[in-house]
Amino acid sequence: MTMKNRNLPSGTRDEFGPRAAVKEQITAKLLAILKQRGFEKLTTPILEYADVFKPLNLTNNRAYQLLDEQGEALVLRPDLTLPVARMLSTTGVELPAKWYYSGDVFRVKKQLSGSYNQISEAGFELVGYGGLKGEWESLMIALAGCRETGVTEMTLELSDARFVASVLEALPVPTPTKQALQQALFAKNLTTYQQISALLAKTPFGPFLAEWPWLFGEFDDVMKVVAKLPAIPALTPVIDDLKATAAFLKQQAPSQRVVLDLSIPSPQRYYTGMAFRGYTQNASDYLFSGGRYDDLLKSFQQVKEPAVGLAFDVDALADKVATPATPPQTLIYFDADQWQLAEATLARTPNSTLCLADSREEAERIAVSTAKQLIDLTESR
Ligand SMILES: N[C@@H](Cc1c[nH]c[nH+]1)C(=O)O
Repeated sequence: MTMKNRNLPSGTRDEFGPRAAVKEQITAKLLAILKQRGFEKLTTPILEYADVFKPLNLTNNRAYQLLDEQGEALVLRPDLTLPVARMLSTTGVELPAKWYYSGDVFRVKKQLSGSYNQISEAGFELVGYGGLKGEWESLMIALAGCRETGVTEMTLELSDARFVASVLEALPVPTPTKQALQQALFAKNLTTYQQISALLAKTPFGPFLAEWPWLFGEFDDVMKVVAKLPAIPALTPVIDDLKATAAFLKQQAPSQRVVLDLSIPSPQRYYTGMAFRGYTQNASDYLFSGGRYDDLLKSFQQVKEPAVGLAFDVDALADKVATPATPPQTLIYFDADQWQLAEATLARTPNSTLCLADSREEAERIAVSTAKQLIDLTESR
């Protein structure tokens, strides 16, 4: 076996310098927004029992596994929403509640995929709110978060977990056929999709089914295709919510581009309603992702509790945001017995740092190589 003591596990990285600074700044700005809106901080462990993450779609989010001292299966958390649900079911916190958090999640990605396995998130959960105000507060925070961290161009993508399910439910075919159609739709397997949908070509669903695999794009264009569907009672509230949300966004953020995708699986398997993601051109990772999950609490306890939340991907935001120019630092050189004076100088000199070198020559060398200005307190003795 070769020693790996100088290597990093695949998909991980060390962060220092401008990138570390930018991520810290972004996180601070996001958390400030959440604090300012009255959310409370919640911290959960990085390690959890594997069972906590059962409701996740594990093909996309395979977790790092390890064993505790009893041989029980633990994982490094691949998601931050499930720990919140787990915590709410075991601690008698008063609902409704607004929680915010920040921390890293760990997901095993395909080797050589170029993506990282440790992602820094900052997010929130609104628990106990069943109405559209929950979605809208989430969207307002998503927009504020992007704006305040300096993202200049972002497309907001809306979807709804209820849409595909309600349409399939209404189709006059047996359940296995519905399942096969859904699978072909999600996999964009057009040959299979067309074979199955051909069975329904002569029904009132025909015109809609012919366009369903391409049902994404500008909000109004997608809604025109949805209008070709025959009346499906279960779909009315879904369409009404989406339309009301698009109108809300038009009012709150008139220049925000909003697209709608009704041909995809929900971003998380635990979503039960509207979902939202933000993306930018030429980037594969979403800047934020969130949605409503009214049934998740039920998988931890007997009581159902409506909830909606969202997480920002701090790494994706850091990739997008320009690295701010750092003003040059001042280096304070002093003798060890001048510590008090050095401390006072440090306190009143913005952007300064103590020079811990033992000689003036060494101090000068550091100042030159790091482009810092030098203050020498030993000169005035
Ligand atoms: N945990 C979700 C985001 C989210 C937070 N709350 C609801 N959804 C994700 O990582 O995609």
